[in-house]
Amino acid sequence: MSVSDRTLLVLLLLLCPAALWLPGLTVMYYPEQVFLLQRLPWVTLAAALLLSQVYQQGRLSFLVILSSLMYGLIQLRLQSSLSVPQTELEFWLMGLLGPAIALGLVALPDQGPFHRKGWLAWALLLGSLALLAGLTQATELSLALHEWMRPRAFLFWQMSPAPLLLVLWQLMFACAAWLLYLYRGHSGDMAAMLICASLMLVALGFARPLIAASVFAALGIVLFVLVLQHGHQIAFLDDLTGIPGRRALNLALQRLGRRYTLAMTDIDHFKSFNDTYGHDVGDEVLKLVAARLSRVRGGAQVYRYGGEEFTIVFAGKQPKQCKAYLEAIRQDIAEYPFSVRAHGRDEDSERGRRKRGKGGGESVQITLSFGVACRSSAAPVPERVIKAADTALYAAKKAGRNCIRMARAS
Ligand SMILES: Nc1nc2c(ncn2[C@@H]2O[C@H](COP(=O)(O)OP(=O)(O)OP(=O)(O)O)[C@@H](O)[C@H]2O)c(=O)[nH]1
Repeated sequence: MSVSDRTLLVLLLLLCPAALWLPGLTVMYYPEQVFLLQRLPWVTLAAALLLSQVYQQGRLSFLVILSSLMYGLIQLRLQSSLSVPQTELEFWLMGLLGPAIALGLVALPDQGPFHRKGWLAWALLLGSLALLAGLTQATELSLALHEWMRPRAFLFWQMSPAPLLLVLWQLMFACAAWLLYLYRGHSGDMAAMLICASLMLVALGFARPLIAASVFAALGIVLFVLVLQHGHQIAFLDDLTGIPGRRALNLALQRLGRRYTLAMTDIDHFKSFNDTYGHDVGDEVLKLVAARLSRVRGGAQVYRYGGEEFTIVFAGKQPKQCKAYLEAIRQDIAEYPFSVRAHGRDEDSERGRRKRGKGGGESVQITLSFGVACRSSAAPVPERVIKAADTALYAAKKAGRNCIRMARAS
C-alpha cells in the first residue's frame, strides 16, 4: 500500500464515524446549527472542484460535479419518507444511476468540464439527469415498482429502510471501481469507489436526519485530499517511470542526516539500444529498469535522476552495508530477460522477424553500472556526494560496465 493510500485510509477511518455521528450530535445539542451542516457539502465539494480545476484534473472535476448533483437532488427530492411512492421511486433511480454514472465517467477520456472534448462527460451527466426526470414522471411505473418492492424492501431487520438489492448494486460498483483502482491506480477510480460507497452509506442510513449532509461533506473532504495527492504525484513522481523524480530527490537530500550512502547508476550502452530498437522501446525498458531497481533492499529509495540515470539513497547506512544490496540488484537486472517489441528499424525486415522469434517479443539483456559514495570530509554536502558517486560511476564504465565502483573516500 502506497503512502498516499495509507493517508487516505486513515482519513476515511476518521471521517466515517464522524459522518455517522455528527448528524445525531448536531440535532441533539446544536439544533440551530443544522442549516450549517446542510450547507457544508457545498463548501467541501466546491473546494474539491476548484482544486481539481487548478490541477487540471478533468475526470476528478466531473466526479465532483456528479457528487454535487447527487447531493442537490437528495436535498431537493428525497426529504420525505420512503413510504411516499414518488420518493421511493426517486430513491431507487438515484441509487441505481449514481454508481453507473460514476463508473461511466472514469471510463471516459480524462478531459475537463471546460475542454471541448469534455462534451462526452457532459452528455453522460445531463443525459442521465434527463432520464431520471423522465422516469420520475412515470407515475404508473412508480406505483408498480412500489407494489413490487414493498414486501422486499425492508431487509435490514428494520434497522435501515434501504432495500438490500439496491445496496448490493452500489456495493458491486464500489468493488468494480476499487478493482479498477488496483489495476490502473487512477485517482478517478478511487473517487468513483468513494462516491458509490457514499451512496451506499446514505441508502443504509436514509432514516437518519442529515445523513446525506454529513456523508457528502465528508466525501467532499476526501475528494479534496485525493485531488491534492494527485497534484503532489504530478509534482514529485517521474512521468515516464512512475518512481520519484529529481524534485523528490532534491527534497530528500535536504532531509538526510549525517550518515547516508548514495549510488548513481546508469544503463549501459543505452544510446545504441535506442538506435537499434527505437526510442519507444527504450522508454519501455526505462520503465522496467525503474520497477526492478525499486525492489532494492536495505531500506533504500530509488529516484530517476534524469535520462537513463537513477539515484539510490540509503539513509543512515555506510557504503560497506549497502554494497551487498547493490550487488544483488545489479545481478538481478543483468540476469532478467527483458522482453521488447522490436518496432524500431527491424520491424519489417527478415532480420527483425528472426530476432523477435515466435512470441513477437525479443529477449534482451540490460546491464547497469554503479558508482557509490557517502558523506565524508571531502564530500560534506549531498551535491558533492553525488559528484563523487558520478565519478565512481564513470570508473565503473571504464572498467567494462555492469559493475560497482566505490568513490575513493568511501
Ligand atoms: N528512450 C529514451 N532514451 C533516453 C531517455 N533519456 C535519455 N535517453 C537516451 O539515453 C542515451 C544515453 O546515451 P549516452 O549518455 O551516450 O550513454 P550510453 O549509450 O548509455 O553509454 P554508456 O553510458 O557509456 O554505457 C541517449 O541516447 C539518450 O537519448 C528517455 O527518457 N527515453
